[in-house]
Amino acid sequence: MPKRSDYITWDEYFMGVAILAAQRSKDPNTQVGACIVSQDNKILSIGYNGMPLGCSDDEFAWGRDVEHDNKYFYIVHSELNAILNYRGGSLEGSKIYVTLFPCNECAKAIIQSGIREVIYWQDKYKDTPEVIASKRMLRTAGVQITEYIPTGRTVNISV
Ligand SMILES: Nc1ccn([C@H]2C[C@H](O)[C@@H](COP(=O)(O)O)O2)c(=O)n1
Ligand SMILES: [Zn+2]
Repeated sequence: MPKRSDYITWDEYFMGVAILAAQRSKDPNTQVGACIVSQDNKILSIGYNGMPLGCSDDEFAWGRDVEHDNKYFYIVHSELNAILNYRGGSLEGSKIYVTLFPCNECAKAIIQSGIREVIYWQDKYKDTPEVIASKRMLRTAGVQITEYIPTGRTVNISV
């Protein structure tokens, strides 16, 4: 019997994991997932945007607009969570799949942790200073930036 031919690609697999991780986010507006992968295609870590450990999802603000108490003060971005969730040592030479282009703060953490490639799906904040600065830093530091092109394949997960 021949092997299956309709299996998902590595890129579909890792971006799919990032998309699934994003479903854990409590952010009512934007859910982001990230998946860090080694050079030999092993998943090293996963993250999504959420409140820091011990900071209750029910007590901290999820809104965007209140000047003195909004989610931006508190939320840990998916990429930083994925980096911080890693317990195995060095991320040198790894790549990160992320559902939304990293901001400047995450770019710094990506660069400093030794991640060498960012594969991103959406880029809805591309005209913001944060993302423009992020791209500048990533390019200058020699981190490869790759846009994920959706294949259109539907993967059903029944839970
Ligand atoms: N690359 C990114 C960009 C943003 N996030 C998080 C931060 C917030 O939880 C949310 C953005 O909220 P919005 O301003 O669209 O209401 O996404 C991230 O984790 N990674
Ligand atoms: Zn960020």
